[in-house]
Amino acid sequence: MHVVYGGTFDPVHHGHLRLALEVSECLGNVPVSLMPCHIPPHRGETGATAEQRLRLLELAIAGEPELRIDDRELQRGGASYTADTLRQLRSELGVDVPLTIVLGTDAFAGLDRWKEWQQIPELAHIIVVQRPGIILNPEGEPARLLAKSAVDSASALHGCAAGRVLELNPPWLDISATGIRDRISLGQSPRYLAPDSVLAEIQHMGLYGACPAKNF
Ligand SMILES: Nc1ncnc2c1ncn2[C@@H]1O[C@H](COP(=O)(O)OP(=O)(O)OP(=O)(O)O)[C@@H](O)[C@H]1O
Ligand SMILES: O=C(O)c1ccc[n+]([C@@H]2O[C@H](COP(=O)([O-])O)[C@@H](O)[C@H]2O)c1
Repeated sequence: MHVVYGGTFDPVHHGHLRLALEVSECLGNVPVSLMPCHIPPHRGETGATAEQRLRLLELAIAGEPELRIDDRELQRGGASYTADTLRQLRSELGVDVPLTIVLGTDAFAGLDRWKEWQQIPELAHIIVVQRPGIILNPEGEPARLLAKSAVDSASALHGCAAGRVLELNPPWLDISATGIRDRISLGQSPRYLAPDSVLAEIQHMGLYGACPAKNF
């Protein structure tokens, strides 16, 4: 089983890290690769550069054996379209290895606006993590995909290479990268929302308006 969890990670926080561990455990302690995007489609400019976001991810996962980083979208450059990434991964893994992407319901709800979105379930399984307050439009394409492809156990994802959708409902930590960036720019403390190593590096690099001379 190969699992990738894509995101902008601007910056990575405890919500992302906790979810990555929950997914790993639920699939039988398989490695989960956090995959930062280069230019995120469908959103404005990032607060930190791709290299800075990658550095923060490296610090965040240090010492955690099941968490990895896949920097292929940064290497590829340009806008990071998931269908392109999955085609590349599929050609490396071969047709038989189960491949799974992880999305929050907020991201899944907009799946039908993604480039070549219909190819995504042909290339991979999808784990959809329920985000409180986000309800899928029952008439929309993502809800239809869920109705058609839903499975109710992680073991079903091990049984074939792609095409199944598993909804998970682990505790959702109410943390967002936007909230962290906003706090920092307002001079408020972001402590306990992301690992100390990540916050120290944000401060060191003066990201999001942080003052390198003043401790969070
Ligand atoms: N608190 C959280 N817990 C679990 N997953 C999350 C959390 N926040 C975001 N995610 C999921 O992580 C993936 C990447 O999210 P992203 O990097 O955009 O983080 P974010 O905190 O939502 O950022 P922003 O506030 O900048 O939109 C998405 O699939 C998103 O649903
Ligand atoms: O392929 C697309 O068209 C596409 C559109 C929007 C988002 N994505 C991917 O979805 C993941 C989460 O994106 P975001 O903006 O919530 O951080 C990230 O890996 C993006 O590259 C992909």
